[in-house]
Amino acid sequence: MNSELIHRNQTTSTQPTPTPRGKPSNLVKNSTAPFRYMLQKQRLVFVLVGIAIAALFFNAFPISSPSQEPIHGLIPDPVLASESTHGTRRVLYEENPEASRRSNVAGKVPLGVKGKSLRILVTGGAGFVGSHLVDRLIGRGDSVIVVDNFFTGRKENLVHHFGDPRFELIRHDVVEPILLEVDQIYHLACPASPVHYKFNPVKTIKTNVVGTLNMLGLAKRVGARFLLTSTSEVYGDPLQHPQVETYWGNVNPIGVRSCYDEGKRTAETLTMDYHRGLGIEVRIARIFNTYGPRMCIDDGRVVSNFVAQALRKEPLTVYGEFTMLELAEVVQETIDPNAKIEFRPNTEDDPHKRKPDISKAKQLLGWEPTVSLRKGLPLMVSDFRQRIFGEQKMGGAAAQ
Ligand SMILES: O=c1ccn([C@@H]2O[C@H](COP(=O)(O)OP(=O)(O)O[C@H]3OC[C@@H](O)[C@H](O)[C@H]3O)[C@@H](O)[C@H]2O)c(=O)[nH]1
Repeated sequence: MNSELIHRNQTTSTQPTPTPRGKPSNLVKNSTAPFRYMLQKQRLVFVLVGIAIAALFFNAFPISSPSQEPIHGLIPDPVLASESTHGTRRVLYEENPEASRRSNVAGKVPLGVKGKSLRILVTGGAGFVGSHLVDRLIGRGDSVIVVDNFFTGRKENLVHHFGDPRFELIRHDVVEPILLEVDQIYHLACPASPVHYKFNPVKTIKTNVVGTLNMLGLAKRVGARFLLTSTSEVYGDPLQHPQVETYWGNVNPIGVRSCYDEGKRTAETLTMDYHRGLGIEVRIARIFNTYGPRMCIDDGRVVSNFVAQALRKEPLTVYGEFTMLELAEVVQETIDPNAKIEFRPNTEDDPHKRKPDISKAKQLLGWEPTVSLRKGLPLMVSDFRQRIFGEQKMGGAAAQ
């Protein structure tokens, strides 16, 4: 090759090979030689093309590092939610959403397509918790498919997304299989309040077992990451207080609540077996008693009951050993100081006390409640007020 570079190298050689244009001594002296060399024969163009090809290659096949996902590496540890908030949850992996996206898409989004949004399935997305999750996912730029049978979910919770091309809603019951091409699955579909899940217990356990199997099967087939929303009810009537994730619980397997308690425990088992046996990437979140706007008005759970009762001028029903008396008093303060309190016998198998130990969630996810009861309750009250009295208002009647 007739290259000046070769000549320069030859200056250090003990046995220089003569070349037709060999002038090594001049080249060493001339500090502009490398630039002249680059500019000759369109070499600069080739260098630039080379850089472009290398950049494309490394973009298309990024080197994944486990340190990108310190939290995910520790999952699947169950994560607890607190009983006193529905507020914004801070999750560390969201601080680096791009890293999170690239490292878990499992083939659904081509890895080289930078910034492409995820397609996410939310089962039970028309419900109270599900619809808030959908807001969050759409808000961060993802596409969402909601699957809901509307047993407890309501279209009204999602109506603000209708017409958005990134949003799709399918009326479907998860006990029947469905094939959807998605990157992630948030599996929330199941009635969560005791009055609803006890209404048809066989359907409840079927939803938890067959529905979860179907969604895990889908996750396996399309290579999606899977999250199961479990419940504090997996601890039954706990003998350990507060409850840590490693506690195995104290559940009555043949009681009136077991369709839900044991159903969710089985759903957790299936989730972990799909993870261990088939390598599905999974999460389990054990959600405690939660409240907020969009809850079913006649949901039957304690906060929604007290709020609806106080607004309707009915007595607040405190069951059992008066553990909810303090909550009833806060509801009185917030809505109606003259609201009456009525004591009723406890329902069967009602847990005596439950409280999550959230130290692990704090440490690993940076999550902790951010909305106090006295701040959160008014948000729910104004939502309930509007839904209970809204129609009367529109008809011109005095609502409150
Ligand atoms: O009107 C009421 C309703 C409920 N309660 C009491 O309030 C406490 C909480 O009961 P809820 O019916 O609100 O619900 P639970 O806490 O038993 O479970 C519910 O919330 C936690 C989730 O994990 C579960 O999925 C869900 O079933 C119980 O001690 C119950 O006896 C009342 O005192 N008055």
